[in-house]
Amino acid sequence: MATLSSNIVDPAPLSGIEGAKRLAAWTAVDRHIKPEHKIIGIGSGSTVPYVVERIVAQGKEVNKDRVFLPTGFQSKELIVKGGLTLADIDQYTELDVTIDGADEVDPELNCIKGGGACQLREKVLAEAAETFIVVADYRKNSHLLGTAWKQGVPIEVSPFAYAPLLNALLSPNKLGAKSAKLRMSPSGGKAGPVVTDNGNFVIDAVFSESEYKNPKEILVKLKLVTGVVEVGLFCGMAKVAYFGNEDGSVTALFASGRTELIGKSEEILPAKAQEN
Ligand SMILES: O=C(CO)[C@H](O)[C@H](O)COP(=O)(O)O
Repeated sequence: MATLSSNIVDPAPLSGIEGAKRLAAWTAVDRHIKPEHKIIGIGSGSTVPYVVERIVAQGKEVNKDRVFLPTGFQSKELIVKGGLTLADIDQYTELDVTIDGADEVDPELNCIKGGGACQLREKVLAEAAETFIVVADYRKNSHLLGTAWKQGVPIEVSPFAYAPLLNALLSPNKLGAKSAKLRMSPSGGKAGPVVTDNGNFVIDAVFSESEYKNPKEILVKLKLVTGVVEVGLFCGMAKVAYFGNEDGSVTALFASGRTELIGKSEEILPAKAQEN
């Protein structure tokens, strides 16, 4: 590890998937977290630590009058451990920028999110932000939802309503999912279902290819079911999605439909970090 200044550390280079995640995250921070941005939403997942890493590397001076809103327990820890100022949506209802990961993104920037069961808070902070940016590795860049992320659309549901929702999902004449199951804690974790930061359960529901072509229709029909708290389909929300590629480049997909290939440039080298 090289030290760039007294408080900026240039982390060791990463390769493979982790390197791709970091490239996407750093590119997004360099392009969208500017000194004038003061209220920033931090998403959840394994790509987001690189977002925080890059924000911290911008230096104490620029970060001292910023606040950071977390989308869950994990991002709260990242903010606190990064020495950044934690805040909540009750205090700041309008954010400048939110950056978050995604499980899968289609060419129209519709996203499946909620692999980490944080989709409710993630969507609140995405919606409240002037700019919502997605960061991911190349595996998430997909031509059609449901092809790369096969475990289904995460649906946060009130525990009281999970059984009727599951039944409706599995009934061909109701919600007609191909499959649906209550997400359980992994072995070695708590016995029983995954419980979200909001005390709810998660059902993962797989839909047919024809349905994934219209993710907004899936979203609307699920949100009309009583007991559904939030659906991990983010449609028409992201301004840009950055995907780190295996070769060290980054693909940017814009909501306008434009695609940009960002080469291995100085733009994403650690030395570009702002020093105090
Ligand atoms: O939606 C999420 C959590 O609810 C995450 O953003 C999503 O699962 C992506 O995570 P990762 O960066 O680990 O691929």
